[in-house]
Amino acid sequence: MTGTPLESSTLVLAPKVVLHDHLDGGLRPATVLDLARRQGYQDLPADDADSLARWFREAADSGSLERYLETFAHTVAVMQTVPALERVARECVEDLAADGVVYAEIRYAPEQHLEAGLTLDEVVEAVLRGFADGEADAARAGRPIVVRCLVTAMRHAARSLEIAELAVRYRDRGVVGFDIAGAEAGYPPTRHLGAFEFMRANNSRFTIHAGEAFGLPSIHEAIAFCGTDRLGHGVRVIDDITLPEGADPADESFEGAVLGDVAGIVRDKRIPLELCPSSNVQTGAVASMAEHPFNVLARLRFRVTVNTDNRLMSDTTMSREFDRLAAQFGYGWSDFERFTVNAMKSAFLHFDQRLALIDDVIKPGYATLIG
Ligand SMILES: O=c1[nH]cnc2c1ncn2[C@@H]1O[C@H](CO)[C@@H](O)[C@H]1O
Ligand SMILES: [Zn+2]
Repeated sequence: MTGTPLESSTLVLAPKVVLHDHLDGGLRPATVLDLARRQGYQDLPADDADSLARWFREAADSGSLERYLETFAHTVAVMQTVPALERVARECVEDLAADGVVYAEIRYAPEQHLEAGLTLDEVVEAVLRGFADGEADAARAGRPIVVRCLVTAMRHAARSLEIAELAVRYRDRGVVGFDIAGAEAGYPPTRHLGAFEFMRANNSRFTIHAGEAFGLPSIHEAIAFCGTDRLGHGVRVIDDITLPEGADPADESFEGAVLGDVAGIVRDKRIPLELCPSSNVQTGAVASMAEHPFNVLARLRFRVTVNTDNRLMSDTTMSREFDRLAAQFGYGWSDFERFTVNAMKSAFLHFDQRLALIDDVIKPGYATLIG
């Protein structure tokens, strides 16, 4: 594609926006160990930070979403108290700011943090305090970042309406939306229709993990019946696109591509795709980075965004995701600027605040890099 070639080492300087990052998938390995020690949690699979980091990455490299998700038992286990939630949230913001992220929407499932007796509201408030502390630390360090929260309901459970109500209750205190996550096969989005209707009735936004482990029917339901604002992953939308004969995903413009109805509406309505390249390879949603449809979707002008999903499980950062995409598809700064503006436009932040971040932070940041 277009743009000045970039150096991996300068990627951290680029202003970045992440819309899809799980709080319980982004802990520092050393923090997992420390929290486990303090709380007497004895089931960790390793007892030093390097081995634990390796364990998460390797166990998540399973080729199956279900097995990938099993690794969260260990992070969720150590996130059951107010101090633990505050610390994890604060460190998350510090790590994102250090990586050059200027706007982040961080999600987690409050219903998974009630084992030690906290209420849903206590969980949300602890995380929001941690985010606010992290934002203040980052501003003091000269790396300003705006962080907002999405609350997730687990799709195999039955608390989605309650979680949607929680999202609306905290809408003026930093929660900007709602999501459903967890195993996709067998748990279609329409199972949670009441929650999505509640969000829409309250003029509130939501995204749905769809088109990751399960294909087009899940994306279709998320759009047609649930009215989703964005798609978490949505990568399987590629199944509804017929490429011209002999097209090489690395260098074609795909002019003759034919879109089916589902792919067509995703593109026509500019429904943002929260693509998470490394995670998609680990769960087997795509076979390899080379075969990731990111480039096809980008060239066909879908509203693509780059995301981390789970920094711990994928041993990644936004800079690393950019680097992997650049290595695979030859992207330059102007490509990453476009993906970043795409993400900022797709955020659940109010319009005026999105515009201000695009005009005052993102565009000037890339202008400096492009030179
Ligand atoms: O890529 C994903 N697909 C589906 N579910 C996920 C993914 N990553 C994390 N979670 C699930 O979301 C919960 C709340 O953050 C996590 O505990 C995990 O079970
Ligand atoms: Zn996810």
